[in-house]
Amino acid sequence: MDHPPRLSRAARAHLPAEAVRGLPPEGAGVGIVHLGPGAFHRAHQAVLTQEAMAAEGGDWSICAAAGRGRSVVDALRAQDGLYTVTDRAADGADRLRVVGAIADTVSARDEPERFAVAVAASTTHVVTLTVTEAGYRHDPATGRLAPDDPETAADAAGRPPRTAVGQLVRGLQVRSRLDGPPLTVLSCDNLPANGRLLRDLVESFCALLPEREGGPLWEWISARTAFCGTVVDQVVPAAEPGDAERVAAALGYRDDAAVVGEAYRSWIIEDAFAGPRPAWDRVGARLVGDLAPYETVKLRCVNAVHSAAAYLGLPLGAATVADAVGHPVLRPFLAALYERELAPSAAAHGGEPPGVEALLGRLGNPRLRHRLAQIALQGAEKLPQRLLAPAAEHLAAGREPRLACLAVAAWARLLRTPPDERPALDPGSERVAAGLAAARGPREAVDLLRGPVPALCGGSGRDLGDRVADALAELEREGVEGALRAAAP
Ligand SMILES: NC(=O)c1ccc[n+]([C@@H]2O[C@H](COP(=O)([O-])OP(=O)(O)OC[C@H]3O[C@@H](n4cnc5c(N)ncnc54)[C@H](O)[C@@H]3O)[C@@H](O)[C@H]2O)c1
Ligand SMILES: O=P(O)(O)OC[C@@H](O)[C@@H](O)[C@H](O)[C@H](O)CO
Repeated sequence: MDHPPRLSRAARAHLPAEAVRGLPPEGAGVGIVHLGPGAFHRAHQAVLTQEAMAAEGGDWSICAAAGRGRSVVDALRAQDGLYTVTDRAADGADRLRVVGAIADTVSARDEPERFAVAVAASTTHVVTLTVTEAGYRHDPATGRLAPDDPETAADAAGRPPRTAVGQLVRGLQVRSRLDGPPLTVLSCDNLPANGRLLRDLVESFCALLPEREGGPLWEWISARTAFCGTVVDQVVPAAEPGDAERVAAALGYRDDAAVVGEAYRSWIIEDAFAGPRPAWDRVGARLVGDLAPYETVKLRCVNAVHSAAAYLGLPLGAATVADAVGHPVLRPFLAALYERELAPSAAAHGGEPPGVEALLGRLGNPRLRHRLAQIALQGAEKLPQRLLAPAAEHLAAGREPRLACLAVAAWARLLRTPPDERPALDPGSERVAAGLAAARGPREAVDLLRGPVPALCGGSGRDLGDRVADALAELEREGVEGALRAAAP
């Protein structure tokens, strides 16, 4: 089809019944503002929200707010908020559905007042975020906003806000002026204690405001806003060229906001809402009192295996997670890392890690092109909770975290690789890379990563940094394949 029309409300009547089953009725009001409507939000929370509205009704449509760019907003606006999600199972089945949970869009960067008004609306009961780990602009060691961050400082000085926390606080400020009803804020990023973290960041942002403004504002926010943690799980790779055309071939309409993800979706939410919420619990989400056991399984099992696959797979020529998990030398290493070090560490925190074959089977879904270069981004923000924390606990218990150290060393090795011989990394990692290139060793890299990771020392007095340095030397000496074979024959 040469020029298929764009998906739109007018197209709805012409779409196959199974693709539009469950679309919310037109006119369902907005009850949620979501900051960061990337691929993950569109495939996960928006789908579950649509299902919750189908199960129980309610004005729970989403106002999707892009914090930095506006390409998603423009794509969604051109399609009346409609887009498609393809659930792609490893066994060959695809389920394509049209999602209509997004009823409004706003560019928080270009239309800051409209964004703040959306957060402040008395009909908004929940604000959710997926802005990536780096989007929190925090110092992991303190759990507060990174000191001396010029972007945060500029937001606090009163420019139209550009950081996620600055944008959220501006919205809360307008809500406080209207003395709006209680609000629940849910962080859906892969960060430890993400609800508590976001609360602390909002508090530290208020502390940067002039005292007569920031003090009363925080007092109002802390009394009227619940910051609940969540643990989200679904593999949703970045869109691929050709996705829009694939949808056009299936539906006869082009979709420039199409997303593809695995069929598995999990959402665990801390049950401390300040007000009403969608019936997410009726469509598979779990509301729990204590998130910690779920969080350790997610970060130390799923995400840690992803990061290890990325840093060790890229130098082996793997491009996707499926390539890495299917690699004859890397797969046994990942299995051993998981079974010997990662899963036991999550179990020690009360988690119930999946079996190794189930996990590798899921992540290795050969029908998803989940690029390792995407996962390799923001390593400085990701590795402490994924690999260093379990390794430190292993060490403190008198065991050698050899495999986790090899994975962290592979990150340091990637950063030491000349930029034209490795994928482009994010600015945070490039800063660490520059430090390493300036002859700082992996010990310093581990110090930079440490963040809140406690107890880096083992009984021998040689700490995790020493071990990562040893592992890096081994990688250089033996090559990646040789080191992996030696560690997990
Ligand atoms: N994609 C997945 O499989 C998946 C699974 C579980 C959790 N997540 C979480 O969701 C996050 C986003 O994933 P995605 O697939 O939607 O990515 P994406 O690249 O499609 O979207 C990222 C969103 O975050 C915003 N963003 C990026 N950097 C930012 C910054 N520094 N400040 C403010 N906003 C910023 C972008 O504007 C965009 O809206 C991940 O980082 C992770 O924390 C993703
Ligand atoms: O940017 P990240 O590393 O937080 O996310 C990359 C992948 O690990 C992530 O996308 C996983 O697919 C996801 O966390 C699985 O639930």
